[in-house]
Amino acid sequence: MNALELRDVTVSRGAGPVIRDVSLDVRPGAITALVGPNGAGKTSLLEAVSGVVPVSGGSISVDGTPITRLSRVARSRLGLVHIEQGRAVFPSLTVVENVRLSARSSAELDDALALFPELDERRDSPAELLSGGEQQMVVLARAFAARPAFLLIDEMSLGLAPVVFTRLLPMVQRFADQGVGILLVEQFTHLALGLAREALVVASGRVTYHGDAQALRDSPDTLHAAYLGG
Ligand SMILES: Nc1ncnc2c1ncn2[C@@H]1O[C@H](COP(=O)(O)OP(=O)(O)OP(=O)(O)O)[C@@H](O)[C@H]1O
Repeated sequence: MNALELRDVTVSRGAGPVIRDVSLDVRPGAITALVGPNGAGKTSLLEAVSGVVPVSGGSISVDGTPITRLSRVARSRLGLVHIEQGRAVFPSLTVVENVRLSARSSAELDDALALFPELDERRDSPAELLSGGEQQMVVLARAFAARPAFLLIDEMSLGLAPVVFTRLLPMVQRFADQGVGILLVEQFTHLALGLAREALVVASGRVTYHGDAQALRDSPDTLHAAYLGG
């Protein structure tokens, strides 16, 4: 099947498991939101998918290929791209130079930049002179230039005002419209649920809700209960 598939994934760090038995599918063109309280294990789960940390149980596959034992580089060759927390631009490189780092051709560079007309006038500015929101656009453009099949996005909104983050969301939707499957970890729960088709709530390492994102958004009681542990 064409999907990023997690089956009964358990991740251990330090004293013990921080993620237990998580199963989910991300299909091409779909956005799945992963929300939950601080320390629930969301970042650890994304890190296990991209290979930053090993899994201690369960399996992960991309389009039917098991990846659990592959290196980060091998996973990225299968189209798995991870945008980690913290807007990692190369500050002294220009916008174009930052995006070019992950493009294999000038066509890939142009396609990625074309998605972000907001960056047009800043193409030759060093990334360090850009606002936080613009830097996050550069990070997104660089991820897109790598032609991901599946994109893991961790707290893209960190340090951004909600109004700035709201401008970035349509760009995530555009990735999905082009067939990229997206697993979106986000602290602005309602904005993430508004974008996603499917949602999971993780609390204390366990899935406490797995279902329709809109239904969760429309039911504050369900959301509250899931955050408290289901
Ligand atoms: N490098 C590490 N070594 C040991 N424990 C860690 C490490 N990173 C995270 N943890 C622990 O793993 C648990 C899950 O943390 P994680 O960052 O995955 O959660 P999160 O849901 O992403 O939280 P937040 O929303 O605050 O980023 C926490 O108890 C945290 O203290």
